[in-house]
Amino acid sequence: MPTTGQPRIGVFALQGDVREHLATLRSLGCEAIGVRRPEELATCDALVIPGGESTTMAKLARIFGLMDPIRERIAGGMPAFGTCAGMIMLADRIVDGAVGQETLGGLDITVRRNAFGRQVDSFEGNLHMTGIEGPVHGVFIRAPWVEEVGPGVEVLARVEGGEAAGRIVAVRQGALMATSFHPEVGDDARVHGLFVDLVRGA
Ligand SMILES: NC(=O)CC[C@H](N)C(=O)O
Repeated sequence: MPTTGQPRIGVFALQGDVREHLATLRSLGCEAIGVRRPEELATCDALVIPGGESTTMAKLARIFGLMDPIRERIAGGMPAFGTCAGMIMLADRIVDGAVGQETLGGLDITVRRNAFGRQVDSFEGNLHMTGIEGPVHGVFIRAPWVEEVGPGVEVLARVEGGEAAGRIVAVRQGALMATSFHPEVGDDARVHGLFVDLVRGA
């Protein structure tokens, strides 16, 4: 538990775009630390899982003994926010995952990995997100989309326009939140702000 008034938010730091998340969280006044060991996780009020490569993340989480401690914290109500590969890590089910690919789970969703296809595997576009006024610029890099959501899951954003229009790209379930895109890229901290509000309310 924090000793300051600000929440202490960990960023899973074994793989992925950790620095961008740390910088965005700090810009919001949070204490933010990279998490590589269970002892570091234990000092955090919440955890962000960055973008990167979900199969590598899962393997490293196993090797470094973080998989089960993070699962236990999530089961105990710790808020967590996953972006892109982080969304895959928080999903209960994957379509087109690697053989035997493990996730942390917690979110009652099915994600399709690399869902947007090879030709347009990276793109940017504006979308609207529940809880945020005005458009959010979404950066998608070999992103997953959410194929199915369970009854307790709130859809926060969908792709607007193009072939993938209507696809779910942001969700929330209790203290867990995930986006297919990378709000840590660029200087708009509003999506992280939504998560920090959730942490403060938890
Ligand atoms: N930008 C990203 O995080 C890409 C995710 C990656 N395609 C994966 O499966 O893990």
